[in-house]
Amino acid sequence: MYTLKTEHSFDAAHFLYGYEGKCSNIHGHRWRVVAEVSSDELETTGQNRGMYVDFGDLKKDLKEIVDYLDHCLIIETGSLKETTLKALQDENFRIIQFAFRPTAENMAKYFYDKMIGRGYRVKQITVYETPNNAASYTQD
Ligand SMILES: Nc1nc2c(c(=O)[nH]1)N=C([C@H](O)[C@H](O)COP(=O)(O)OP(=O)(O)OP(=O)(O)O)CN2
Ligand SMILES: [Zn+2]
Repeated sequence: MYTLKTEHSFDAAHFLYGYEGKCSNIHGHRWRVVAEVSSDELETTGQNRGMYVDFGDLKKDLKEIVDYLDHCLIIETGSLKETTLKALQDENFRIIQFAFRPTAENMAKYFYDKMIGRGYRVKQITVYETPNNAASYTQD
């Protein structure tokens, strides 16, 4: 089994709705997303001979997915009053709503699904919220 690893980071704010503690406040992270994709086989001909996928293509795909969330406020749907949400949107703040609580765990699953959607055999996605704290999503 061959495993390729690449990573990309983005800056975004979030808060944990219903959390008792400092993380219920809006705060920012430089989120670091590490993607690992794997294959039993390598290309046997052409430009990609000896590769599963060109690192350039892998990096580009992850970057596109990650950049969508750069410099936005990530919220869980229903976690802000309608009037608050509208006021923020009226100010043209970029707000991305998810049906899930934006924890590192759920964000790892989000990126996993996005990379699967691009045709990768994804081994693991790890999302670092801080340099010390990360969550990974792997499918058995
Ligand atoms: N299992 C999880 N626990 C927590 C999550 C999470 O996503 N999964 N998230 C948070 C908060 O978002 C918070 O930003 C992280 O809190 P904390 O680790 O306390 O952050 P620090 O800034 O103190 O980071 P250090 O690198 O540890 O100094 C809370 N829990
Ligand atoms: Zn946080």
